[in-house]
Amino acid sequence: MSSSDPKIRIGRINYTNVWPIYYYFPELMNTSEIDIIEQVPTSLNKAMAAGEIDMGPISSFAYGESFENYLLYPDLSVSAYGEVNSILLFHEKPLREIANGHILLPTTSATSVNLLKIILEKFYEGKPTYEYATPDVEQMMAHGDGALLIGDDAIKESWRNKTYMITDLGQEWAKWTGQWISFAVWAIRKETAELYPELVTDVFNAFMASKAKAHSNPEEMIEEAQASVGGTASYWHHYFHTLCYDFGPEQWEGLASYYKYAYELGFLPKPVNIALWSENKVARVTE
Ligand SMILES: C=C(O[C@@H]1C=C(C(=O)O)C=C[C@H]1O)C(=O)O
Repeated sequence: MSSSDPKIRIGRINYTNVWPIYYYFPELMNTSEIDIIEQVPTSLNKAMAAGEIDMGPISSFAYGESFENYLLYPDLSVSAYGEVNSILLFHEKPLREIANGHILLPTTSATSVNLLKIILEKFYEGKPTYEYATPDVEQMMAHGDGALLIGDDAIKESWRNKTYMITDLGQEWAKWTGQWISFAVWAIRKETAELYPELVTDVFNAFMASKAKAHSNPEEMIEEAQASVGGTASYWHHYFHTLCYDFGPEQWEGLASYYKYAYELGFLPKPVNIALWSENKVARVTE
């Protein structure tokens, strides 16, 4: 990097779900110090792991895979207690009947793919087969018993759908565990936190301020969501209101359960510690 290059490369999920955290972010930051890279979650997960992006949202499952390299911002996540509305399984028969079937998975997701595996294999005691596919329900259902979609793909399909049963994985997780689930967490590569402590603090403050402003004043953001994705204002009010962008004790507890199941089932190679960033001091949440 030359001295005129931005100091920090920040990821951004290219779904509407993260808008509240980014909507006012550019006007609250010195943008010459940052570069924003917008991709689907699995691409961000890879770029963060490779050190091509320094911080930003990743699948919480991807944090579990590489947690030694990251710290997590407190108070930032994409979480839900119950319905999430954009992590949806489309299927024809009840879950119990497809738990040993063939399931089509989106290439864009890591958290929700493993969440679905936990639900089918641990809770329904099934052993389905899986196949990755591009997120198109008709094509997916042509050779499977269930099709998982996430993000705006799931939202748009839920508006179109007249054929299939829809299971919201946030609701399904809460039904079996009574807990929260965090789909995305905001990770910082440890060397970035060490090299640029002030900038990392400024970025955190700007994200938090954007989140607060978008929460108290969502109208402009909602108009833009309608113009770019579609849907009604009341849909987006409900969507942004139902998603939770906090990351506190209730979310840590839910995520710790998710990691425990993922480890028990062999999806993660070792138990996961949730380590939070705090003005460059590390606070451990789980051991
Ligand atoms: C709520 C959502 O959470 C997402 C799900 C992710 C995953 O499954 O890996 C990653 C990031 C989040 O954007 C969504 O995509 O709608």
